[in-house]
Amino acid sequence: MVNNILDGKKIASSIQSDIEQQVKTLKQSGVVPGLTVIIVGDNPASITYVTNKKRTSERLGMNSALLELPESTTELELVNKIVELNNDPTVHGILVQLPLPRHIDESKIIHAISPEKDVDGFHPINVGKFVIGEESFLPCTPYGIMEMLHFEGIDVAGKHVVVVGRSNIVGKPMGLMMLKNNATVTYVHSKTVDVSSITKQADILIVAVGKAKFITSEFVKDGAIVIDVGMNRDENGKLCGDVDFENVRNIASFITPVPGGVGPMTITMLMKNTLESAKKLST
Ligand SMILES: Nc1nc(=O)c2c([nH]1)NC[C@@H]1CN(c3ccc(C(=O)N[C@@H](CCC(=O)O)C(=O)O)cc3)C=[N+]21
Repeated sequence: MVNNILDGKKIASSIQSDIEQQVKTLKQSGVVPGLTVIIVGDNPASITYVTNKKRTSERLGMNSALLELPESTTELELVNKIVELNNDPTVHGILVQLPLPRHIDESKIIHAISPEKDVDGFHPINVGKFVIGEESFLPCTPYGIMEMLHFEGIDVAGKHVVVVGRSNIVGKPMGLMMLKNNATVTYVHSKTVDVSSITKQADILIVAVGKAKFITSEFVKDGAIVIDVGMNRDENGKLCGDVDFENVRNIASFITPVPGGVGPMTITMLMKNTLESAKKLST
């Protein structure tokens, strides 16, 4: 069988080597990139992810802190913590792991993070800048997907990109990034009539809906590039994406696996944003 797998893990590791070098260089001028990740509560999946982020940033030579706050933390306590980090010159990136407990207003928390340290690219200032084409932090998952395609020499200009899902952190910015790179973009979502008739037109299909194996071969055009953002558990508790991988890989020209696809690219872009933030804030 042909190897049509887009190996996010391999690409991530290559980009990380480059980041590691740049961290070394920056350190020679006395600046160590610092990332602080805050997690509230003890959702096991979230803890795995944030531990991963901490490990990666340490491996690349950055300063890394993981703040584990109890489920009972109030909105005000969390905001105060963020303000403290906003004012800490050794911290260049702040990430508050989502989702937050229900008693905390996510939007309020995102607003509290200094846009200059918002390495997730979720603050409205960064979102607004991005939409009108000004320089800003880009949200890590769609950014990672763009970098992965770029690394593989895939040009999106003129391609029909169909994005399944319209969340603020993945789907919506994904479509806008594709648009900026001259793709023709269609969004498909929960209210779309006849989803498969539209996804079947995609040259590049990007799926971020959080439904295990939602996309089967009936949704995909022969030779399409399929990018799977999903992180689900299947009926056996095994990690799987939003795409039925074994079924779709036979007709796709390229496909990302889960795990080992988009996930490692997301973490890598977080590192890249933190490095860039350290460079900017130290000059
Ligand atoms: N403020 C905020 N920023 C985020 O970027 C953010 C967040 N909140 N909340 C949760 C989601 C999820 N997310 C993942 C990143 C990498 C992997 C990843 O590397 N996954 C590995 C597998 C990990 C495993 O084995 O469980 C892979 O796909 O190969 C997964 C999930 C970032 N998120």
